[in-house]
Formats: sequence, C-alpha cells, structure tokens
Amino acid sequence: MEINNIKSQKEQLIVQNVSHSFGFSDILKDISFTLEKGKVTSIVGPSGGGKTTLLHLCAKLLTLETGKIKNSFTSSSFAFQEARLLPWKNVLDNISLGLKAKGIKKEKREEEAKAIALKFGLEEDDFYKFPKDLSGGMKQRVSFARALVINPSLLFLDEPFSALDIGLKKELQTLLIKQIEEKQLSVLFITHDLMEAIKLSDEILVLKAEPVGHIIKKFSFDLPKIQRDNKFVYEQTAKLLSDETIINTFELELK
Ligand SMILES: Nc1ncnc2c1ncn2[C@@H]1O[C@H](COP(=O)(O)OP(=O)(O)OP(=O)(O)O)[C@@H](O)[C@H]1O
Repeated sequence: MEINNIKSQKEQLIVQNVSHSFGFSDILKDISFTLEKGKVTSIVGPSGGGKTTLLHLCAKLLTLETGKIKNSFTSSSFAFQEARLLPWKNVLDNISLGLKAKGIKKEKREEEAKAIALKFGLEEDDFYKFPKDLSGGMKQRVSFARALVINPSLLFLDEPFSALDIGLKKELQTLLIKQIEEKQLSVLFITHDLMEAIKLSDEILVLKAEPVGHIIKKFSFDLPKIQRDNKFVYEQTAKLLSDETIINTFELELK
C-alpha cells in the first residue's frame, strides 16, 4: 500500500525551458511548469499563442526541439475540440479502441464501453450507431468516454467543450470533475475560456503570444472544484480581468 502511495506521488509532468519554432517562426519560448497527480493545469491565452503546440509537445504529438519534458504518468489519453471518431466504427467500437489496444477481450471491452457510454449520457439505442448518425454533442460524449475508458492517469484536453451548448458543457464538466476527484486524474487543459479554466483548474498558465508565446502569469486556486459555484467563478473572473497583465494579454478594451 505504501509502495503504491510513493509511486503515485511521483507521477508528474515536468516541462522545463521548452521553446519551439516552425521553420523560421518562433512559437514558444522558455516554457516551464509542473503538473502533479490529481491536479488540473490550464493553459489560456489568445488565439495563435501556441497553446495547442505546447499541448502537442507535452503529449509527444510533436517532436521536442529545445528544453525538457518528463512525463512519469503511467498512461495518458486525449480529447479534442472535434471528436475525431473513426467513421467506420460504431459508438461502442469507437469507445473501446484504447481497450482493444491494451489487448482486452471483446466481451469485457463491450461491457466497459457500455458502462461508460451510459455514464456519459448516451443511450442503449445509440450503441450501434455510426458517427455520421450522431449529433455534435453525442460525438463529444463518445470522445470523452473513449478517452476515459482506459482509466488514464493523465488526460490532454484541447478545447473539448468549446463547440458544445451550455447545458452539455456543464454536464460534461461535472462528469470530468468527478473523474478528477474519484480517480486522481491529472489534466492538461487548453482553453480560450477564462471562466471554464477557473472552474476546472488548480493552476492557470496565461500564455501571451507577443513577441513569442511565453507564460506571462500563473494563478492557483485552492477551493475544491466541486465547491466552485457561479459566484466563485464570476468573482475570480472579475479579479483576473482586472489584472493588467491579463488585460494586455487578451488586448481587452476597458470602457
Ligand atoms: N504544423 C505547423 N506548421 C507551421 N506553423 C504552425 C503549425 N502548427 C501551428 N502553427 C502556427 O503556430 C502558431 C501557434 O499555433 P497554435 O495552434 O499552437 O496556437 P493556439 O494558441 O492553440 O491557437 P488557437 O487558440 O487558435 O487554437 C500559429 O501561428 C500557427 O499558425
């Protein structure tokens, strides 16, 4: 038991002095932060600031050129703004892709995929539908179920809520918070949405694009996510939006 505790404490993502360029364009400069087990770190900033590039470097979807990234989490998965489902596979088969890759038998795969599909608000009638017959919201439910069915210790999220209506956004955020609390899930989360970041994060890194993407400020929040009501989110948002660095980063106009 104790050995497990020691092992789990060591799970972290350490990003040290990471810079990145595409050709002659410098995109990121000297980025450093650490994501601990059970924590959520959000990267917020204006469009084009290099948020997705940073996430891709952390997830090894891009080759690291400068700096160090050490990921000691035991497993990871992804969910993106678009659900990216395989069009030739039905809902259950899409959800259980990661289980298949782990060598889990078909019967067990289906059982686990069905359980998580129901948890994420899909219905039995949806199980054998193909992506072309699903709404955008249903596709995103499948995408979340697929990412979480393998019980990852680290989840990479790139604006997964941005195309959803407000009700579904809230529902999926609540389900995600539950997973974070129950399973000590860690999340690296990209968003444009400051309120969303305040609701979900332990730490927010603000990325400024000019002249090259760099972290201009870090904010931490201690209140348990489950206790963050609208009042907390609005108050914290107002506080952050009155910070001069945030005003400059987002080029907000004060009237
Ligand atoms: N594969 C690539 N090759 C060349 N340039 C790229 C590539 N990927 C991204 N870029 C450029 O890098 C910059 C940062 O892009 P990135 O997608 O990381 O920003 P972002 O902050 O995630 O933006 P958004 O919020 O709009 O998604 C942009 O100018 C983009 O055009």
